[in-house]
Amino acid sequence: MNATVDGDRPQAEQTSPEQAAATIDDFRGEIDHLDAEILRLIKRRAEISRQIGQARMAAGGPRIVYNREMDVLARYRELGPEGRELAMILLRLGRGRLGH
Ligand SMILES: O=C(O)C(=O)C[C@]1(C(=O)O)C=C[C@@H](O)C=C1
Repeated sequence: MNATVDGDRPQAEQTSPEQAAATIDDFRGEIDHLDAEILRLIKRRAEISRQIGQARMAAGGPRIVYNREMDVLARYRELGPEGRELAMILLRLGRGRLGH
């Protein structure tokens, strides 16, 4: 049972190329769905962020609210350094520097 040629590593479950291809196809379908959803949410976030900015500036307020931005950065901290980059990009998208 689980014997290997060199005897010190358990053998991985054998999967046929067809089974592997089907599994990968399923996962890719889920990734495609998730990417579409993430894109939709990112666009919606940017739109809301722009609307807040416009409303605030129309009332004579600042374009940037640093404590709110710190909250957003903190929210993504659980993803590590990339989380910070992601949060910064989301904030930039709301300012209209990226995208359209
Ligand atoms: O929460 C706000 O007041 C916003 O304007 C939104 C938002 C954001 O995209 O999260 C954008 C700009 C501000 O500097 C802070 C946060």
